[in-house]
Amino acid sequence: MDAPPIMGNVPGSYALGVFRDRHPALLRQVREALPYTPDRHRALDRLADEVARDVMEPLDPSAHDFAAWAEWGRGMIGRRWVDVPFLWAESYFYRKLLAATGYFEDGPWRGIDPFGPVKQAELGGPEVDAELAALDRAAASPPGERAAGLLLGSLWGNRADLSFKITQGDERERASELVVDDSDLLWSLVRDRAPGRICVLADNAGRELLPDLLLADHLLAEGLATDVVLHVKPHPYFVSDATPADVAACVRRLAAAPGQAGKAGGRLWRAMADGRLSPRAHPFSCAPLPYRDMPDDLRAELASAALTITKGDLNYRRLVGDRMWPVDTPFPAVTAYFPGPVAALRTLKSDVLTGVDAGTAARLDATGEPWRTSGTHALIQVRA
Ligand SMILES: O=P(O)(O)OC[C@@]1(O)O[C@H](CO)[C@@H](O)[C@@H]1O
Repeated sequence: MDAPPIMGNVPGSYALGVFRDRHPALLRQVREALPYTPDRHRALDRLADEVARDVMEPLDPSAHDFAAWAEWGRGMIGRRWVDVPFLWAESYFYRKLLAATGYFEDGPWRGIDPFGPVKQAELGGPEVDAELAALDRAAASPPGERAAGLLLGSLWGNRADLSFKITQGDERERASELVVDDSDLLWSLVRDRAPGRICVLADNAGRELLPDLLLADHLLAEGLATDVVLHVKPHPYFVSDATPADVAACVRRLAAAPGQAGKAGGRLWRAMADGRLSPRAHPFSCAPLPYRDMPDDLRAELASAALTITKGDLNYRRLVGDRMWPVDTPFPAVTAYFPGPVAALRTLKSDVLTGVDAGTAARLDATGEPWRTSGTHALIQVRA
């Protein structure tokens, strides 16, 4: 069972817009975010040119991961960005962006997150204060309602995706309806297997990672999880994807907050210290491949989990394969390869979709709104 991979070379497609509009805009944004030196400006010029000429050039042979990309990119390098699978080409763009900013090279820019300034601005912003203060009001709610609120907070936190805001703005309305809501199944799975390990394949830092951490705190504090393993990216990726530095920044932000948020932050700090909350930065988390191709060590870790929760659009693309599935293709069928129970929490920001009944899709199509790509709709899907 397979469907054609999503490619950027389809006129009018969402993916084509990413290559034509988002990547050039992102290059401009990165250039302005930090006081880069002439060598970095020249490298960013070269990448902008490569994007404009629409031919993917190889990495420098001295790059630490040159061999890995040569292998992953067999038959792809040298072609047009839009003529290879969208998932692959987009991932390669972010790798090349780090090359241009000197992230992996000896020199003053090594390890400097080119997206650091936008991430820091978001984390320090007033919206975060307001979102954290809401926890004080929720504290008085019945436990079931509070848990449901934390799950929805983590789900809708996925709208806070800084790469998406580059071309979409921030005016999207939150739809009242989830296109799939398997949350009852999710909670019954967690309870039936409690206390077990919960793995979270995290997505964005800041306003998404904070509610993810609050959900992790709930699972630990309620005895629903023995431990939570939080998979983040080993290096900056897709603008706002969380790295270990972002985990540390978010736990610090929580711990410094007043009220319930601060209490959760204190518990999370202790959970980090005693190993009940473990960040991981597996190299595969930044690979341009679907989870079906995960390496054995990652497979073994996810197999040890009572449940793996994948966050966000990109993880969903990697989970089901970034393919043009008929929308009613069953989610359990496309995730059957996954080494254990898996739940996807995702706002819809790209074309791939499974497990939605054809009637719902037809009704939403009839609105004429780009509901599959605009981040206004969301889903909670579970394979037990
Ligand atoms: O994984 P996330 O943060 O939810 O979304 C990442 C994203 O914005 O980037 C891609 C386009 O650049 C799309 O797959 C998706 O919309």
